Amino acid sequence: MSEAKTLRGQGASDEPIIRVRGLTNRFGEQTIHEGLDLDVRRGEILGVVGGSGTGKSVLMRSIIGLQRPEAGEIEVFGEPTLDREEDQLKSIQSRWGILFQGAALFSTLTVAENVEVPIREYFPNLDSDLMDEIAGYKIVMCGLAPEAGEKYPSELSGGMKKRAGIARALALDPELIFLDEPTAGLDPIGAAAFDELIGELRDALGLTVFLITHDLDTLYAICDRVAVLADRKVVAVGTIPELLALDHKWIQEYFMGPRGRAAATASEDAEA
Ligand SMILES: Nc1ncnc2c1ncn2[C@@H]1O[C@H](COP(=O)(O)OP(=O)(O)OP(=O)(O)O)[C@@H](O)[C@H]1O
Repeated sequence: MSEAKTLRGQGASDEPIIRVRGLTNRFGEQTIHEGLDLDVRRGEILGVVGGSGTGKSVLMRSIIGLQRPEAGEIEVFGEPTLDREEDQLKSIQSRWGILFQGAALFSTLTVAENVEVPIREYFPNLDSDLMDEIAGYKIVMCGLAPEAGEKYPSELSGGMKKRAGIARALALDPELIFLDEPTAGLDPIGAAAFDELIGELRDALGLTVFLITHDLDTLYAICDRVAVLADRKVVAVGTIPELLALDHKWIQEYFMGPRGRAAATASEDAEA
């Protein structure tokens, strides 16, 4: 059994760390979500899948407060996130980290300076040596060499950029991280190594991970449960075997198509 598998699920509980109810998002005439419900359990890695344009990123943006929904309730850490005072929201936001698509590093800052951005925002008076120390620790924890801290994003490979992005997402020791297509653009070996890193970080730090992905290998390797977006809702959420038992056209095509079957076989081989 792979290391990611043996580590999987430790500490997961039924207590929702994210609770979404009746979420509705529209852009003009286009309805993206209508009455969407979702619970994310503390300690789990939840994969979020769905066809292109089904609103995975809009869902994540709604949860983190970058997209104002038309209707619905969102709670994170047991606290409502909509219609909060700025300082209340900021205090909730300090408890999660985000890796946007493509890592979204500041190109004019070094990796270490990028990791320090959230620290400076929340703790502007922290001693700069201590800030450097924290950044260096996060960088190494994410599998980069200590020297990577001095480099600029343009000097990094795609995989290194994602690791730097994770280091920045972990800067404030979050309980929860949001990852938007973290393995997109990585070669299969780099993607597998990145999956392993996410699994290890979850276990070492007790993180909850909200992970949008198109990568079937990632779902099999590290996700405890998978939420499927279709028809403007989360149509199903469960383990992959639970989803496979459902008579839903998109789910069957996604998991039982050639790529889905190849990922399942690779996962079985890894477990053997
Ligand atoms: N700010 C916006 N203004 C107008 N339309 C938007 C906006 N943001 C997203 N959309 C639309 O909402 C729909 C859902 O977008 P979203 O990025 O959430 O999809 P997705 O499921 O993440 O897709 P993909 O897998 O291709 O990344 C798309 O049709 C998109 O064009």
